[in-house]
Amino acid sequence: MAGVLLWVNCGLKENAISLMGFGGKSVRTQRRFRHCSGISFASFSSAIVEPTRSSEERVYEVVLKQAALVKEQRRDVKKRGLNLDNKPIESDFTNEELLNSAYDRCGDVCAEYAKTFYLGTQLMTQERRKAIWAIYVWCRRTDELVDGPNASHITPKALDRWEQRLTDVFEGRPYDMYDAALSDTVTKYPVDIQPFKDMIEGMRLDLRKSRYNNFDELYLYCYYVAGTVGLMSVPVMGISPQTKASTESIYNAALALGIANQLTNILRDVGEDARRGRVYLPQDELAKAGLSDDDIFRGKVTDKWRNFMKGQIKRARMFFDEAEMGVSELSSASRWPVWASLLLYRQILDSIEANDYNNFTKRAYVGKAKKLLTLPVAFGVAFFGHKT
Ligand SMILES: CC(C)=CCC/C(C)=C/CC/C(C)=C/CC/C(C)=C/[C@@H]1[C@@H](COP(=O)(O)OP(=O)(O)O)[C@]1(C)CC/C=C(\C)CC/C=C(\C)CCC=C(C)C
Ligand SMILES: [Mn+2]
Repeated sequence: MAGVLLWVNCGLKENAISLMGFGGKSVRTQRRFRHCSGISFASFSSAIVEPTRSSEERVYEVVLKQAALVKEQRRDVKKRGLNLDNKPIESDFTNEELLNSAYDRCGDVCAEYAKTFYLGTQLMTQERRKAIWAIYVWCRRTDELVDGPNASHITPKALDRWEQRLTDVFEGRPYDMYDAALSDTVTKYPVDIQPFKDMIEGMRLDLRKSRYNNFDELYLYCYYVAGTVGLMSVPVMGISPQTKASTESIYNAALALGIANQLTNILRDVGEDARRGRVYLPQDELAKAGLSDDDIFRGKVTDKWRNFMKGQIKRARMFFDEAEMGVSELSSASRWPVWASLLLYRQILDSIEANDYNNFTKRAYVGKAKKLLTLPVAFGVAFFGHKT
């Protein structure tokens, strides 16, 4: 299976340009930015002092754009009287059988790589489930480019070609079966290309950067590689018709879940990443705690390290809390897998604590029994609104 995933068509045009989508316009939003240290000011000339937007503000612009797209589609659905759960919008793809087997193959990959998640998707409507699988496979393949066994051969040019291929997929020109499933998905649901492009940008960042000066830089990285997954998933998972929450706040929760997951991933993998010469933890916060890269390479659990880790875990939990508020606003059938993934990932933080913060040589994980127990708990929260 991995062999299939790792196949990347590198024979494409090489002129793809990375467009970040963060325009120069300054957008005023109602939102307070709680996780970063605040707005800094950069001086472009001695006469003009302009505010520099934080990563959180820049990412929020993408959130607003995605929310606007889904709102547009909901209005459209109302006008045309379509019910996405029962009758998906017809796509141009004609060969139904081929398409079904493309989706089945995406399901196989999902089942192989993420068993619990695959199980969680079983409660979703068939249409939504297939679409989530297609998105999952694209994300997994993208991640494999920089994280898989062939990662050392991946160059920025290869990522440019992957991005060109993405554009082709969105324009209805798939290269293989997995692409065909995604191509179909993006015609049926209001999924925008921007988060996909941004995930590729995250992979570019991973190729050229191995240190993060502060949380603002780390936040942007987390958005690229994981917050984007939240933004891609919401249009497919659907928003509850009964919701009173704003579309923006739901997208914001989805973004928060991606960020929380990635921060947790980083905290779990400190030792493993250090052995690859990577330190994702914010350098300024390390210094403030009296720590440096050398302490991480040495891998000794000290009180300084424990205190530092407590702060990092606290922040990751804040993002999980922010995400929780949005999950109940999703369409009912999508809530279970999202609750399951949230509760499972959050327990990794508990496990780091249980390991006495030794994330240098001990891998924090959620055991089978706890995993199994989490599924009915997630079910309870999803359908009865409380942890059973
Ligand atoms: C229901 C559900 C969880 C849907 C998401 C399905 C989906 C499309 C997942 C793609 C995940 C993926 C392969 C991302 C590529 C980049 C990556 C690997 C990110 C890391 C994931 C963890 O994977 P793993 O532990 O295997 O990491 P390693 O490669 O081993 O290092 C991430 C940490 C990111 C995962 C991010 C999410 C699953 C985002 C979840 C957010 C939502 C589903 C939105 C929910 C909506 C609301 C309103 C809260
Ligand atoms: Mn990875």
